[in-house]
Amino acid sequence: MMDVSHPPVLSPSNIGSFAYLTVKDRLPVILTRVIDYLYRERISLGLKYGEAAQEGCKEVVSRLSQMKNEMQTNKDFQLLWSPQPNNPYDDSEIWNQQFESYVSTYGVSPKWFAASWLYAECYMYARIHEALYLCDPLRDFDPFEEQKQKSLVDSQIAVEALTDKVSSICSALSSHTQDQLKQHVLKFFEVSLWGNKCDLSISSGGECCQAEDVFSSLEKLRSNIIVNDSNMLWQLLISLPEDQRDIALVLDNAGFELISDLCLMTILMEAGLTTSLTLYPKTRPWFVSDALEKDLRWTVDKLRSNSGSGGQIATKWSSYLSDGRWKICNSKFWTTGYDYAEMSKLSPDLYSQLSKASLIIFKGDLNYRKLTGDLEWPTDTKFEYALQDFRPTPLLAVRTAKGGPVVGLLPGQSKTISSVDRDWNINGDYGMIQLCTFS
Ligand SMILES: O=P(O)(O)OC[C@H]1O[C@](O)(CO)[C@@H](O)[C@@H]1O
Ligand SMILES: [Mn+2]
Repeated sequence: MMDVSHPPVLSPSNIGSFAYLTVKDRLPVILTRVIDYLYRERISLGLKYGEAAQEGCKEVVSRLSQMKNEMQTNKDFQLLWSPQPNNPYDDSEIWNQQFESYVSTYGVSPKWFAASWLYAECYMYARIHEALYLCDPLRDFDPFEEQKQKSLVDSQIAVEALTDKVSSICSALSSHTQDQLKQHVLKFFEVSLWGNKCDLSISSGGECCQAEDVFSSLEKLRSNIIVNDSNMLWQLLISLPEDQRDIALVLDNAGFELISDLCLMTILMEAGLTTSLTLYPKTRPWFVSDALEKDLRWTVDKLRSNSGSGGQIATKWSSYLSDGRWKICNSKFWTTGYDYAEMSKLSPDLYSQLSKASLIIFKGDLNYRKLTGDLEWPTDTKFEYALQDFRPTPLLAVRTAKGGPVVGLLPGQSKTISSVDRDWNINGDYGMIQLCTFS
């Protein structure tokens, strides 16, 4: 274990902090939306999943209302129902173990406003899933699916602009100089970065889409990239040996962000900078907009049915998936309440699988929180230091800052940014393309 002294963890016990406001205001709104949605749709869900689902909706509503009350009155967390025999991604044991270890460390049960922010927020999604899972006909129901699908449909113009661009770059690849290729690739990393600006949990499940062509704003947005390791990233990509160009992509949100990620990966594949890709989605409905395997497959199919560049590119994605150059790998570790410094202990198989990649790309704010332990690091802490015991292989974080820690800034940089924008670390307007090679 590295010798790392730890700052405190971000916590909702800190009244007025973003963590506090999330648990006090944002999470109850997300829960209320799920409750209202299930109650409103109970008849149509009954028609779709059978009569028992209609009654089931009422049970789920009652469980979720109970949880909302527990949250708002700062009650103890509960153990999760365990084991869940038909759930291949049953992680209730890990959740209950985290509960027990909290009790043995602090001598009391975790509570909504006393546990860490990361633990509390992740726990809410585990409980939403459990509430559905306990109702047989609704066990695989995703209450956020409609929103995720709508956010993609509403982003159609931006998606078309993106796929047109990918298609024109790919068809001219052989005529590009290395410098031109570099410019294209790095721009697509930026598109994937800004694709993360919008997620459905920051808007408490309200509407969120990418309405405009993001490509035309890249230049203007570049000064908002507060850590930009793009040049180092390019050096790393071009120096990979030909038989070791395997990328692991830890996905974040469905919708425009997912399309931007897959477009980036398409350029890397077509340019030969990547030869194989493993995609890691979530295994339960998560932080409203996070992509599950079925969202990923739906996205590919949906785009494939488009005429024009979108259809062509999604057809490429299907063939990558069917010939095995792209793999989808599910792991239950992503939806536990643990940060990534715990991965080698709690999920050694996942850790060793990730360690074999040439580069792991972590998308989004929550992944960044889990990479850095969600601790109150001073902003000029070295990224490698904040990763603590998580050192699998070179890794890249691509995230807009939406409340989690920010590390790797220059001394004084955060002060300068704050003087321009007080909310810079929560509003998603500032981004990071941050590499750690552990060298
Ligand atoms: O989809 P992302 O980028 O991981 O963001 C998830 C959101 O949830 C949070 O982690 C907490 O609500 C925010 O920090 C962030 O806005
Ligand atoms: Mn997300």
